[in-house]
Amino acid sequence: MESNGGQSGLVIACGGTGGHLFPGLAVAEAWTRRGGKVVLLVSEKKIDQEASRKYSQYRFETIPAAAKPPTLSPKMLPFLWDLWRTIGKCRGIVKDFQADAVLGMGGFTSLPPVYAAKQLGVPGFVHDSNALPGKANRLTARWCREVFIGLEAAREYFPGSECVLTGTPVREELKNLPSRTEAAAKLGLDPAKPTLLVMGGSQGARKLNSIVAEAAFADGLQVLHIAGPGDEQRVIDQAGRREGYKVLGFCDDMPSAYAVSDAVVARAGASSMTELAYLGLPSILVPFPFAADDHQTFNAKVFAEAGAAFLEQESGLSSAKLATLVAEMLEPAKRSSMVAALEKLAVKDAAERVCDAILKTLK
Ligand SMILES: CC(=O)N[C@H]1[C@@H](OP(=O)(O)OP(=O)(O)OC[C@H]2O[C@@H](n3ccc(=O)[nH]c3=O)[C@H](O)[C@@H]2O)O[C@H](CO)[C@@H](O)[C@@H]1O
Repeated sequence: MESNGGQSGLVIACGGTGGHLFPGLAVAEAWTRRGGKVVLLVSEKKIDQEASRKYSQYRFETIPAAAKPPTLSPKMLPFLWDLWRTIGKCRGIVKDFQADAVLGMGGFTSLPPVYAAKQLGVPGFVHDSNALPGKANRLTARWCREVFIGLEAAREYFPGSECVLTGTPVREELKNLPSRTEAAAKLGLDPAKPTLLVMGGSQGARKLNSIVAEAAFADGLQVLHIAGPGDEQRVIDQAGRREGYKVLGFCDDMPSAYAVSDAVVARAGASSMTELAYLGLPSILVPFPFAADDHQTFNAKVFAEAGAAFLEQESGLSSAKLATLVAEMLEPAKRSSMVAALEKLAVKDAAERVCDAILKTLK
C-alpha cells in the first residue's frame, strides 16, 4: 500500500441524513484524490439514493438503517435480527472490496460496518461531528482504532478511545462557490440586495418556517427560504408571495445558496454549522427541539459562546425577535466580529486530516 493512500480501499458508512452523507462524500473526495478507492454505504432514504446518482463516479451500496427502538419495546427483537443480517451483509462488502479500513460517519448506519470490520480484523474508525456525540457512535467507538471528532467538546464522551480532532469534512463543491452574480441569476434573486438564507437542515422545520415566514424584515432584505421537503407550498402561502422572498423545498445547489447569502437562520445540525464556519456566514441557530438528547443545543452553544452565532430556542422565538436579531447580525461591526469568530472555529482541511489519520494507522 502506498503511503499517500494510492489504491487503498476505504469503506465509508454515511447514510441516513445530510449530516452524515455530505461529510462522508467529502472524505471520499479526499481519499480518491490521493489515488485510493472507496465504497459508500448508504440507506434507502431519498437523500442517499439521489446522492448515489449525482456522485456516480463512486461505488454505492445500500444497507438497511433502522434507529434503535427503546430497550423494552416489542420492536427490539426484529431490530436485533435485522442488525445481525446487516452486519453479515457488511462483512460481505468489506471482504469482497478487500477494504483496508472502514469509517463510520455516525448514526446507526455506522455500527454494522464497523462491527463487521472488527470481526474481520480490518481497522475501523468513526467520525462524530456533534458536540454531544450520539449513542450509536459511543457504542461503535469501542471497536475502533481511533475516533475522529468535529468539535473539541465531544472528546470527553469517548473516555476509553484514542480521539483525534479532525473537524467535520466539507464537500469539494462548497470550496469553490460560484460568484454572487452567477448564483443570484440561478436562483432568481438580486445580487445587489442583502440576502438572508433560511435552512432547516436536510429534514426541514415546520414551526421555524412559520416564524420566519411571518417576520417583517427590514425593507430591501431578500430571503432565500429552504423550507424542506413537504413544507414548500405552505411556506409560499404563508409568506404571501412577497417580492424578494424565494422559497425552495430541498436545495440541491447549496453552493449557489451560500454564495448569494450574507447571513443565515439555521438548525444547529453539525454539517450546516461546519459549512457556516467554513464560509464565514453569521447565523441565528435554532436547535431542532426533538433532536436526540437535545444535541443541537450543545452544538449551537459552541458557536454562541465563541461569538460566532446567536443561539435561540424555538419555543422562545417570535417573528418580531427574529427580525430584530437578523437586523443586528447584518450591522457591519457585529457581522465582522461574528465572521472573525467563525474563522477561528473553521477547520479547513478536515477531510485531509481524516485521511491522514487513517493512513497513519495503516502503515
Ligand atoms: C434532526 C437531526 O437530528 N439532525 C442531525 C443530522 O443532520 P441533518 O442532516 O439534519 O443536518 P446537518 O446540518 O448536519 O446537515 C445538513 C446538510 O444538508 C445540506 N442541505 C440542507 C438542506 C438542503 O436543502 N440541501 C442540502 O444540501 C446542508 O448543506 C448540510 O450539508 O445529523 C447531524 C450529524 O450527526 C446532526 O448534527 C444533526 O443534528
